[in-house]
Amino acid sequence: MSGRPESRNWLTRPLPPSPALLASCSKGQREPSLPSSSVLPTQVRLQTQTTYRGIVDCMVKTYRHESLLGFFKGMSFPIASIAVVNSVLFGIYSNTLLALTATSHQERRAQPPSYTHIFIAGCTGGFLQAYFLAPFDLIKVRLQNQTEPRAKPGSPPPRYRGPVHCAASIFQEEGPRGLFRGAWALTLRDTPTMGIYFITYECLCHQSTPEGQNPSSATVLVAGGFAGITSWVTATPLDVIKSRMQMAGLNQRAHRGVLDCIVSSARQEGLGVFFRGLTINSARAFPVNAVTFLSYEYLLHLWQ
Ligand SMILES: C[N+](C)(C)CCCC[C@H](N)C(=O)O
Repeated sequence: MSGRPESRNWLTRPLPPSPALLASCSKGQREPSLPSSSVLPTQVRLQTQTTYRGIVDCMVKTYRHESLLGFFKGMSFPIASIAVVNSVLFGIYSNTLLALTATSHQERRAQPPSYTHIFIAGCTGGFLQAYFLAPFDLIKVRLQNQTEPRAKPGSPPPRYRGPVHCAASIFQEEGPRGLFRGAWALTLRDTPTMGIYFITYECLCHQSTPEGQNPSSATVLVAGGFAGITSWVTATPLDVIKSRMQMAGLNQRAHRGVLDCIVSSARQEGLGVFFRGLTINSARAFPVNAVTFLSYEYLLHLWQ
């Protein structure tokens, strides 16, 4: 065989034992200061690692150590997954609302659904989409927590070489259930906050649109932006917990469950830990969700 061991396909090559897995086996031992989600690497690192003093410090260190590329780590996967996850979310939300109110999207302007129905439909969407989102989100969090600079000659390669390698490694080391690590925390995060998301959107649209008319594009953009901010503000505490649980088993001690993670994080780092990444989450939420709702309304309009 001409192939050296290093050149064997990474899918078939046995992975070296992970120091993280070994660490997670030694119960009760806390990793010294390790690097706990949204799409941005800065936010994930602030939530899971204790080495940064704040957003600016995290950004400066990321830039120094990893150059501009550090800011785009783990981004290709969430971008590819946004279409899938949003179609599931908005599809379930619309259909649940249809089942609850028996009015189509167009009739809804004349006969607006009650806020209870909107909340239930949003929670249903949040609950079900969480299972589609879980593996994508896990891979994003793991990739964004890698702080190694891009391959330099002589330096050890990063643990995960990309999203597919990351998925395969998790599957190999932690089994198929490993891909759903943190899914319960994700469901807890998204079920009520997706209800809040849709209620904020519908409420703001309703208030700034004359009776029976469709909201203008500007209204949709602003209402969507604020819906994003409100839901992220309420989701951030559980977002921190979710990210920490997703990192557990890799380089942090394994938590016994969501409650254990909440209690130990608060004990070790104080209550402020639940608001890590709040500013960056909210700043990102406005444009992202303004565009999301504008696309949703535009597509509904186009197809009806
Ligand atoms: C419910 N929660 C706050 C988690 C998300 C709400 C907005 C979801 C949107 N795709 C985004 O990424 O901003």
